[in-house]
Amino acid sequence: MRTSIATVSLSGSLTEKLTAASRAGFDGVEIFENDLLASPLTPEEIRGRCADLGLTIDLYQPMRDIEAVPSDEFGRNLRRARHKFELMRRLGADTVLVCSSVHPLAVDDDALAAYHLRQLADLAQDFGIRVAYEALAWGRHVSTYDHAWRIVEAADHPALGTCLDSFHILSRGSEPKSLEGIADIPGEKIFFLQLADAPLLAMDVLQWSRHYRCFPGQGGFDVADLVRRVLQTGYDGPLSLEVFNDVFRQAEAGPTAVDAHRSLLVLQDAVGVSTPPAPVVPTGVAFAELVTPDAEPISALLGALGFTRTARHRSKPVDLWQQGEARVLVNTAGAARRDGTGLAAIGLESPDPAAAARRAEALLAPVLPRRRALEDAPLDAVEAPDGTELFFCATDRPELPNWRTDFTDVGHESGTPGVMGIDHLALVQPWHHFDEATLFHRSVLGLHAQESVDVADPYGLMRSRAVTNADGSVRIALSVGAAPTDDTVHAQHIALATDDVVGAARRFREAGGRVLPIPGNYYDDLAARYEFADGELETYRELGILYDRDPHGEFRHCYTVTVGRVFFELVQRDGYRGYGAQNAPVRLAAQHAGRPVR
Ligand SMILES: O=C(O)c1ccc(O)c(O)c1
Ligand SMILES: [Mg+2]
Repeated sequence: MRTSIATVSLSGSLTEKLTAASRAGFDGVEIFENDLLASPLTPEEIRGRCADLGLTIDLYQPMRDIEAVPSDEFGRNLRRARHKFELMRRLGADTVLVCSSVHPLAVDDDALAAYHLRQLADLAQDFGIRVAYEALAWGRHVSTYDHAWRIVEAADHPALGTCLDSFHILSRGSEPKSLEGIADIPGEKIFFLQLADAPLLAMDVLQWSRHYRCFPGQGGFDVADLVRRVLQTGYDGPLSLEVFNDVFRQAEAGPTAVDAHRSLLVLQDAVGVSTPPAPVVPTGVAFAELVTPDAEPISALLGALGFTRTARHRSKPVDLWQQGEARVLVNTAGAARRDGTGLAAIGLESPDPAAAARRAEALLAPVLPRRRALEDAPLDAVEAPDGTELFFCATDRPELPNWRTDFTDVGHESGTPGVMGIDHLALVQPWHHFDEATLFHRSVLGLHAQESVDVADPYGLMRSRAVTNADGSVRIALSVGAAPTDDTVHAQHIALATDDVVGAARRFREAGGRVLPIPGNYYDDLAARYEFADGELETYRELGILYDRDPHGEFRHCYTVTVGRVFFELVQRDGYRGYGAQNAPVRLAAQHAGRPVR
């Protein structure tokens, strides 16, 4: 299907918005009046620019407060409309959106509304223009799609149809009963379909709409169900995104447009109008790769955690450190980031790496070159929105290229492991890429997104959302602050699974490792909340071990101090399914307190 995006969904000048929409692969745009008013380009130049970029202008909007107003007011509205229709002729736009009136003098009179819209449509027809009437969820007298349709039907004019907007419809409820009326609208009378999702918030609907809309798949609405219903009417216009969002207004237009287009590709897959390659869900974590300008501190930390340096890359300064099934690569290659040690890449075990890369590419993920050097194994990899490189690995498949064959054993056997594997990876997202990151991991990797949770940090609020595969062998916790954050505190981390966190923490300390100190108040509170066996709490207090519990089991965990922009966590998960969000504020405060003074 054709895809379109409203200019209000992207940041920048009109030219920047159009360029971003075109580059991301959209077929058309809805031009918002404000973007046109603020543009130095003439309507003819905008038309030409769109044509050069391969974009059609699918909609011009909005016209407001047209119908069911006093007759002198309506007279002025017709005059205003004539001006706008002349403008649209110069633009080459043939559909205008009229949203239901919020005018204080508007009356609750469907017959009058229909009469006015009919006159407007008559005028529009002279200009070859169609009028699409949309019910705003906060319209003064018309606030539902079925009410707007009844008025359009009564007006009975070929140049008048309705515009359906998923936000206005689903924000008022999504019970199947309330959506059944869509089937009563003939497809050819649905002149336009606007799509937006939104997180499920209990708040004033206008504020919700103007600030929190997001792209389909990023919120809590079942947008796909709505689209299926609309397509069943025979609607064959574009799928058009209309997203008012405070973050997207500010973020760079290019990546937002790609995120937006990806959401429509995923939606079209969900409703069955297109079939990109199916997701190939990863089955485990092959490795985590750290880049560092100085291998010393991170090697000391890994050593104290019980890791052994088992292999070295044949041609690059990359060491493999291993313990149980946990593998950490330490890369000191020249290009290593100057801003300190960081998590640069993740190896994901994939049942079919090539197919995983094809899925990623179809969903607009940047595909990385398969081979960095001639002698390297060719590996399929893509870049996540936060810049993390994701490698699709087939470690135990002799017939496929294997990352491990690039490494030569250095003769150190890993000892009896206290760590069994990687429990999860926690990736702090750039503040303007959080919704994109969730949609990316869900759609490109086929992971399941859990509910997002808020975590109080002494200097801000963090939002965190985990994406996992079905058996929990791949768990990635995505988080974000409200604003650009301090990387040394909001660092990435690698959580290591152990079945004895007390033993692991003790060995770590005895080997010279430093555990993040946790305040005594935390343990006093634990004592109030839970009963522990004799001496247990004292052990946790001594070792900086935190405790949590959910209906599935218990959770004990502790943290190392931070090196550069990464730290490690030791976790003992006895059935527990969460990530210790309850303890995160204490951990974050402790990390702030321990931050090196600059
Ligand atoms: O918030 C608004 O006013 C507004 C304007 C035009 C639309 O299409 C819409 O859905 C909302
Ligand atoms: Mg709308």
